[in-house]
Amino acid sequence: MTETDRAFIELDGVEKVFDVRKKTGFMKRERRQVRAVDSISFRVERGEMVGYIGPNGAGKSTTIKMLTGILTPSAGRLRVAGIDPSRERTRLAHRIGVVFGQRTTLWWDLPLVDSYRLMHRMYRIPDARYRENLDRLVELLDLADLLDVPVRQLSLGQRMRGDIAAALLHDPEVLYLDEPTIGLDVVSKSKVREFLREMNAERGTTVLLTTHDLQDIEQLCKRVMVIDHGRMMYDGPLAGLHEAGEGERTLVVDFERELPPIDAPAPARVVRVDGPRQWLAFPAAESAAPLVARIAAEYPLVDLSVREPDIEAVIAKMYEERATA
Ligand SMILES: Nc1ncnc2c1ncn2[C@@H]1O[C@H](COP(=O)(O)OP(=O)(O)OP(=O)(O)O)[C@@H](O)[C@H]1O
Repeated sequence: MTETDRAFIELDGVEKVFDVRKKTGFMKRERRQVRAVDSISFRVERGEMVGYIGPNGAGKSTTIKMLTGILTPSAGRLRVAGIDPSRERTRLAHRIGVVFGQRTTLWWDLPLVDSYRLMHRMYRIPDARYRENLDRLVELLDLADLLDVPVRQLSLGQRMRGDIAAALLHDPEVLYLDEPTIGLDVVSKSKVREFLREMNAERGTTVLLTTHDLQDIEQLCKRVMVIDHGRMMYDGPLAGLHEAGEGERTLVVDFERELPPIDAPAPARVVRVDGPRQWLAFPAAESAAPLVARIAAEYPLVDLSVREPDIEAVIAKMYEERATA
């Protein structure tokens, strides 16, 4: 196996600049450049499942569009499976699968199975392989009863499972998922996540996952990349993200009765009071035990729980620290 084989996705100093013309008055237009992706470099190995996150407008979709060949980078080098996506978009299409949570690649008026038949022909999937893949995906994604239903009649969760199957019929080596659980209920979310985990473990499919649902990342990805204003802010293990943001944990305590905010030992502090319940923030790296012991000794404690910092709060803190650095 060569180096290129292992690093399945490779970006070196990739940039994308859009020319935007804005109407500023009668017959007057202002030209402006938007640097959507600003000198991004990363490598994704075969079989990795990586989260690609950041706030709205950070540059995530632009990156995915360059990886599929829809957009051409303004500068830098980009390869997927050794292929330059914008030069050989059709050849690459046979090796990648894409799922956009907010829009479907299925034919709206046709029964689900007809969309699959069309993809069979479009991707020129050999008959035996098509049948084998379809059977497997129908079973794993629980689609048997839905195959003859027109796509417009499917629920969002059913349609999403249908879309994931469509993206995988041609056995792609890499799957780009853009918000795959958006708008799904808890049961559908966990079905989709479970399927992705199994697919990655059994077939070694490389996955790049863009999402605003941080549970997707927590449950699926060991590695996460954070992008903001087109720049890479963090690339590493999920656990390290908490440290990078120096997140806080929260101790939620229930007292026998309503109390004024308790006098917590610093650096812990009360951040919220609601009836007999109080929320105390304390540094994530510290043990909760001394704090709990102290409160239990001094106050009429009934119950307590510790909440881990959520990644969104950690990322927000990272931004704050960068902005003030
Ligand atoms: N075709 C385009 N022409 C001009 N500007 C664009 C174009 N596409 C994206 N942009 C701009 O580039 C920046 C990055 O957009 P992008 O869609 O990649 O962000 P994103 O991280 O995917 O955001 P979201 O989470 O909202 O989908 C934004 O400022 C956006 O307005």
